[in-house]
Amino acid sequence: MHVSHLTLHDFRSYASAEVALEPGATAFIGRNGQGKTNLVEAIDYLSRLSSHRVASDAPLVRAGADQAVVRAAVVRDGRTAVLEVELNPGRSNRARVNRSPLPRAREIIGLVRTVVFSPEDLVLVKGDPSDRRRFLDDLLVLRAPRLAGVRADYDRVLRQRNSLLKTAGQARRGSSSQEGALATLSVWDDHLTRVGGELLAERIALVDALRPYLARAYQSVARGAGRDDAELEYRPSLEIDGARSAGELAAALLAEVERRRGDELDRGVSLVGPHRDDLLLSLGHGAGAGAGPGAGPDDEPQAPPRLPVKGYASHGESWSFALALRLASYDLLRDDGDDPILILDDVFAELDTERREQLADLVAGAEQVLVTAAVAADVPKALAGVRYLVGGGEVRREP
Ligand SMILES: Nc1ncnc2c1ncn2[C@@H]1O[C@H](COP(=O)(O)OP(=O)(O)OP(=O)(O)O)[C@@H](O)[C@H]1O
Repeated sequence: MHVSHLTLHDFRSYASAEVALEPGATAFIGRNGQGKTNLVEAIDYLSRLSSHRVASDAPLVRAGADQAVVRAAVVRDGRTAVLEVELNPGRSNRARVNRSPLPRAREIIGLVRTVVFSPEDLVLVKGDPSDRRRFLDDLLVLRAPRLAGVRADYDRVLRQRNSLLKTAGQARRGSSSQEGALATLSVWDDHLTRVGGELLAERIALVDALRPYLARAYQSVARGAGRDDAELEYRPSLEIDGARSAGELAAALLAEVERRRGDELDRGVSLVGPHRDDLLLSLGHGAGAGAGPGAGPDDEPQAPPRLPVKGYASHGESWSFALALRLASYDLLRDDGDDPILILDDVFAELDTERREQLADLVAGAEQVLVTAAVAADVPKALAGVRYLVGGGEVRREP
């Protein structure tokens, strides 16, 4: 798929912008702070209704305006659809496809798919578990847009259950009756664990699907890496004993929630569920890696240990891992049968020449690649396609 036209109204720094786009590579070049990322961020927003740079919509609306509009003509299998989102911070966003309003804005998710590489990706490796959960959930929803509803339901149930836990915990500490709150709590336990079981099953299946793609992607971006160096493993907040189906996982969650009832009431928060999970990223170094810390004397000769990336990997390895996670996502989506739009936001300035060329070669075959760079010379030759100059609030195509 590719975007053939982008229209912005009051999005970020743009009062209005119209940009015609083509398949293949397009580079947006301009000095810092001129609005290059704002353009590609708009397309990414359309794909998932969230931005790779901020957690809320307010910063996406031009200062002084109260709503923003992003519209894109998206070409897929030769047919064009016009997708539009109206961002209304503090109120519901609206979405339209070919001018027809959708009942819920989130139904637009997945109609255009993007994979964004950006310097912010380092948080996938170095950041909190919430950054990695977000990575997984974004990818889940892009592959199966109906899961946007499951994700939203889980967040809503979690918020309501947490506020009930607080009330019930306060009643317990004040020795007043908590019977009513506890009865209601068990209803929310059922909701949380049912939706949580579904989300957990989907995440575990996604990690299994992503694993071989990640191993291959890491080997292609990290110089001298072995075939099995990069690994990822889903780390749930409870013992799941090989459970894989949504039903089995919901039952395991419910048993654990009941077991930890006292702790949850004391702390006033839900301590079990997909919102407490993490994705463990680890690196081995060459063939035979994998013994890990704690390997016994029988494991001689000792292989270099497999280590977590967070806290152990070098800066270059961390970067390669983050790039590999994005590349793996791209390859997985592509094998699902759709070529997502690749966005390389400011990444080339972070890489040395050899790795720039390597990454460019890996992505040059994508149907559409959008690149932003402050310095034109940073964009590798393999991606020298159409070029736009971005500056002074304008986006001008280079002749
Ligand atoms: N909501 C907003 N309203 C008005 N201006 C905004 C808003 N959000 C961001 N900006 C402005 O947009 C500019 C940043 O644009 P953008 O991030 O696209 O820059 P860039 O060209 O990609 O720069 P760099 O090369 O440094 O990454 C900043 O000057 C910022 O002040």
